[in-house]
Amino acid sequence: MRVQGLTRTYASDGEPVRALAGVDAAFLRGTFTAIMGPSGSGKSTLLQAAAGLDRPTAGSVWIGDTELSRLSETRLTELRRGRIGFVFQAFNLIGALTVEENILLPLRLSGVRPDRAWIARVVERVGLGERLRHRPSALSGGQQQRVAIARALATRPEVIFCDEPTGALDTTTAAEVLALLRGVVDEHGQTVVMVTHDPVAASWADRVIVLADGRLVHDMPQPGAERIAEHLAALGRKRAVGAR
Ligand SMILES: Nc1ncnc2c1ncn2[C@@H]1O[C@H](COP(=O)(O)OP(=O)(O)OP(=O)(O)O)[C@@H](O)[C@H]1O
Repeated sequence: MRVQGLTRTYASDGEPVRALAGVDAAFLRGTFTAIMGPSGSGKSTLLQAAAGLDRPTAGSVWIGDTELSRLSETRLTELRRGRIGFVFQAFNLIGALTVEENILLPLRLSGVRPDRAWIARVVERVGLGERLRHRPSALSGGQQQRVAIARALATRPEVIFCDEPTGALDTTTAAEVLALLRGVVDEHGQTVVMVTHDPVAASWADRVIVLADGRLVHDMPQPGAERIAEHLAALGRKRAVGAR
């Protein structure tokens, strides 16, 4: 997956807001990337555009050989359902459906017959075999996020985008969810792109990219939590000085 010259300007009542100001980045198959940066730096906007949930003002997004901006709404919806998985901070499971029905929902929506062997592997991977008939409300936060990850994996997507997947979880549960994401990258060759504010969460990734004011300002291979925290603190200081 790659983005080129990605620009997104939001028209608002006053001055237009430039959330992304020309971002170039490539995310190789089978890698785990964390996207970090101060609040308002454009992380969610980047994720939404890369996942085809939002159309950029300029620039392009490629998933393999497909350029998203060239697709009609119908084709874009098909691509999102089949080739992209999404995991949100708030789990976004359907309360009226069982765990199994939630996991199979993307396949049902695209009218695709589930690959039973793959689904069984996914369920085993997320460790929810005993819970398939439960409703999400009967599960802990960490278990619910594991269901959301299984749902994202159900279609065997080319890339999974995660927006603060551990933001609502305690440290131990967060580590379990991150270990799961790490496992799907290492063992299934999945590509994961994750927005996070947490340097410890980011340290599970192969690479950390940092945005500031809609631009990519750091691109670090396996920096470790301390170095990430130092970079973020330095950015915070720079912004504080700039705001004075
Ligand atoms: N729908 C919108 N309309 C207008 N401005 C928006 C909209 N969505 C985002 N923005 C603005 O675009 C900029 C980038 O927002 P974005 O949500 O991508 O940042 P972020 O890095 O994900 O922030 P956070 O860490 O707080 O979630 C911000 O200035 C934000 O106010």
